Amino acid sequence: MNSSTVWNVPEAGSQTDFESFRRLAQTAERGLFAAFFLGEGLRLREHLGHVHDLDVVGRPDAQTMLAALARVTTRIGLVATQNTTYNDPADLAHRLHSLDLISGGRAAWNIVTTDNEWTGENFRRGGYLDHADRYTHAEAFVQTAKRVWSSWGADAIAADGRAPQWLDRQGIGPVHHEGEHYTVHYISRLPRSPQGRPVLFQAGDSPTGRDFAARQADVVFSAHNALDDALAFRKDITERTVEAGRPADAVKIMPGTEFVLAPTPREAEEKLEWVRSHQIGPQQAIAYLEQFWGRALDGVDPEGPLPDIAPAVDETDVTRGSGFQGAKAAELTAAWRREAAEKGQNILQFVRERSSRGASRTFSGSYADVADRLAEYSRLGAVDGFNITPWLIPSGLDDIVNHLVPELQERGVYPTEYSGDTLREHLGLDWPDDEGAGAGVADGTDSVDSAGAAIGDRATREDHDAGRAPQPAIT
Ligand SMILES: Cc1cc2nc3c(=O)[nH]c(=O)nc-3n(C[C@H](O)[C@H](O)[C@H](O)COP(=O)(O)O)c2cc1C
Repeated sequence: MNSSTVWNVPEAGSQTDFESFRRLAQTAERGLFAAFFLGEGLRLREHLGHVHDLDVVGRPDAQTMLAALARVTTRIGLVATQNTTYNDPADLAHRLHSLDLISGGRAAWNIVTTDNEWTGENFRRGGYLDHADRYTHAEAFVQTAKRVWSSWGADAIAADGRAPQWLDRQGIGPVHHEGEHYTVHYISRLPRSPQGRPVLFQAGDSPTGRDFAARQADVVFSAHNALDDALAFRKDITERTVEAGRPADAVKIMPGTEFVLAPTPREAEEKLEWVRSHQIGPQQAIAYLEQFWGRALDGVDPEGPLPDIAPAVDETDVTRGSGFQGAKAAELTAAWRREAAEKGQNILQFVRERSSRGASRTFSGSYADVADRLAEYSRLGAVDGFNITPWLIPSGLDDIVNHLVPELQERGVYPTEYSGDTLREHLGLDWPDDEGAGAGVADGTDSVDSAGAAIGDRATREDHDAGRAPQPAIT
């Protein structure tokens, strides 16, 4: 659920009720999806000084929602996006660890850095983190969390009432981290999870962000889903992963995408037109341009050409949270005017193609045609799955699960059953080797003081390795 979800039609359900989430997650599980993923927005987007009233808003806290979903699902992974700027490592590690235990080893954390000042205004700390520090901060955070998760041995708590004591204190190790960003002296309050620790997703696309993922993440949630782009991104991440001293395939890649599907190509085209017209109506199209012009564009005809009006700002900066801040406004708007004129597009057509809801993020076509295209991604090894944004809540995954998944199964590129119980197993990830968690941008000194982690690692790694075949999947 995000700003591209269609809300202005009778079929649209609640964006906040548990029932919508339950329906989506259970549909995804019926379709053997590896995971159910929730993004995070810590502050409502704002446009020209006001809350962006065309957006779908309302995101219940991800960890709370996923804990509830853990009780109505049995296999599907549960991914919570959480930032490394406004949380504290031991505290967030404990909450994610709790989700991992509650769900029987199905939790994951999508690590985001969210360093902008206007989000910081929501918090006691304000925008205290310099942009350049976002990944040194994140690295120290994740290193500490990994130590917390691996600090208990597998046998640290009594198996039954015959043991002399409930807790074997030799089996748990305190975590010490002293660095520029954190000083943490902590003893974890929870035993090791069935999948070793939560799976780590990462979303952030700068070279520094990619290197961070290569060192620390299990999965990258990327924005690169067009085939050439996905292949180039795969090559880049693989090189960085090897450079970081990890196996070439240690980091899985899942770009975000949207599917608009129908039985025939013709019907899919009509459906796409319908979806786009509801995602980007006249008001949304004008609001989209206003972000870049930095001013209200009252009276501009959405069915006319892009306005020949100078932007009111040097740099685009108006819609906070849009992700488009900082472009050179005059050059960008002039280039867009030229592009739209060359293509003969009016504002609505231009924005529908150009915006993040637009063509590049969407697979549209008949079930069979889209399955063929996806099979090609699989054959070329371009991605390990997709992170799908349904354009309608709560029924937006139905046609994918009912019609696309069987086509993919017929082509042998999609699992026919869950091959394991934990998310780590669904994704074909190795048992976590967090002894290397300190590698990378050092924040200070780290240590974990007992044999506990090593004992736990060995004991449960064997269980894992004795287990099942990896399961690639579309998330
Ligand atoms: C595909 C993708 C998804 C993201 N999702 C979120 C999100 O849900 N919440 C959030 O606060 N930031 C999100 N981010 C922002 C990143 O965490 C990061 O702060 C931002 O991309 C700046 O880092 P970078 O310079 O490395 O790209 C996302 C980024 C990408 C590329």
